[in-house]
Amino acid sequence: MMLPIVDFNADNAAEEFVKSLHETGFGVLKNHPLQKDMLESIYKNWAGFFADEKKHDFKFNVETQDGFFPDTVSETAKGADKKDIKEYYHYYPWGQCPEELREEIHAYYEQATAFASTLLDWVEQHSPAEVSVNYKEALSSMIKNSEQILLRILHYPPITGDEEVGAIRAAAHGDINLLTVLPAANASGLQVLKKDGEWLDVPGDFGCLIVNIGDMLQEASGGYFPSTIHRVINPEGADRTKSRISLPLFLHPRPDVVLSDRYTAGEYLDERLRELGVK
Ligand SMILES: O=C(O)CCC(=O)C(=O)O
Ligand SMILES: [Fe+2]
Repeated sequence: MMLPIVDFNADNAAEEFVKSLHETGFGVLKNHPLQKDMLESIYKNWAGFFADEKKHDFKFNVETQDGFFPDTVSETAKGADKKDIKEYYHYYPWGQCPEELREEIHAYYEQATAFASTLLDWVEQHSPAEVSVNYKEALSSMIKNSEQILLRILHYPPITGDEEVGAIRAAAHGDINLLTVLPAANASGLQVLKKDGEWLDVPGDFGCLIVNIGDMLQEASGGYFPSTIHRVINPEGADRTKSRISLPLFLHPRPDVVLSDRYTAGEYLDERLRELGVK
């Protein structure tokens, strides 16, 4: 398994991208339309947010899941026994947000969601007929007017040596949603699990966009699109003193969307959040 980098502007981009999603659960795009200077500015401004103790004024709301998740609560991946070494913020347009950061993060949220909708159309167009016949509605329509689409701003602090033995930045996990849209972070570390059990580095050049399948699209496609396990490993050497910021957008359908004969999106999410210990 390899992760090919697909040029968003190439004639066969959609086909190649969806082929990569089917074969690996991941697709990597270059020359995508999400602006680099905007991303750089978001990374810088949110590094400032995480460095300021005022972040605790925005502590997450357990019922609605918006706001700041400190490292003392942050997730323990399904099946893992150590907490991840990370803190993060969940941005929803209806949720809490520091006023000085709202305009920029909201603009990104809107752009990235619109772009993601195009990617869902690509997935739909290039799904084999025997797969797409089981989609209960168009994939891009599943996220239309969804209030559950989640933009997560993640901060992985520098490694101090006081971490629990065996803890890593993000333990091996699959994402819950339909698709995740992840601009390359400001540092490496993301890896995907190959079918042979080996870990593979995800291309992390700034300017690449990484897209991966989540469990809900795996469910809706009857497994044709695999939700591939991934993780973020700790840096080595001089990079241990650097923090890492990343910005995944998790495409969550409206709760009433029927994913399969077994689940609506709402039922599916509830079950998974309980397993993560955050609900
Ligand atoms: O930080 C990253 O690069 C990936 C984060 C991730 O996989 C997640 O939050 O689900
Ligand atoms: Fe993930």
